[in-house]
Amino acid sequence: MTPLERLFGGQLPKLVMFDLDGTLMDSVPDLAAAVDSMLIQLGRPPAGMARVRDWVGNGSPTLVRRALAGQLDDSGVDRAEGEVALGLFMKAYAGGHALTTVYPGVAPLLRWLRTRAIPLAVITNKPEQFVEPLLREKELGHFDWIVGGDTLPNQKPDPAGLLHVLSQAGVSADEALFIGDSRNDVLAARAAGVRCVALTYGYNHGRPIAEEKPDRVLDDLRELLV
Ligand SMILES: O=C(O)COP(=O)(O)O
Ligand SMILES: [Mg+2]
Repeated sequence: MTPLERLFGGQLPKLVMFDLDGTLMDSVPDLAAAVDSMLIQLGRPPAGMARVRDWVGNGSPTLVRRALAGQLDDSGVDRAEGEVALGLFMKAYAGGHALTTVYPGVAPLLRWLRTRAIPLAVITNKPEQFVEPLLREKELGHFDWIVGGDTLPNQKPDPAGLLHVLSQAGVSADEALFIGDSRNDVLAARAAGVRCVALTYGYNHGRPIAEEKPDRVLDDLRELLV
């Protein structure tokens, strides 16, 4: 029996939902390039990858506001300035994703799940317009449902995206798995009543993901299979 089946009392889950940034793909190099392009256009110094890595996870509007603030707390940022900056960021990020890479372990797990006809979803705080093109470009294959950060009124840590996919799939919460890398993923899964597996390699505002107490912490998605 695989660790994945062990997590479900010997059964396979009936639905597996994935976070995107920091879970399926290391997207920080392109996100940081777009953030820095925005900052430079506004006459500010670039932030660099290490800082952007700690700011990812609450969607692009928040990422941009954090970059303007130069810190995680974006409460002091002017609303209008945030919107101008978001426009610059979105344009720069739409320019390409050549630096984004798929983590090892992702393709083998997806193949294994698809072989068993388990429905798959992506639930990300990334703007929806970027998600499908990115999944296609990185050859991650078909996902049955995609929810972006602006698809529904509320994004993670709100469980709305997970509950939406559960209802579309006709699957109950205890038959589904959510796989993510940040506190927002663990909170959303918990609020939806869904088991949560979290990856150590992703982005969690600079804190170890184990502190958020997901059901399992993994260094590589292949650990679900062996
Ligand atoms: O765009 C973000 O802030 C991160 O998105 P994620 O939900 O895929 O980690
Ligand atoms: Mg993430």
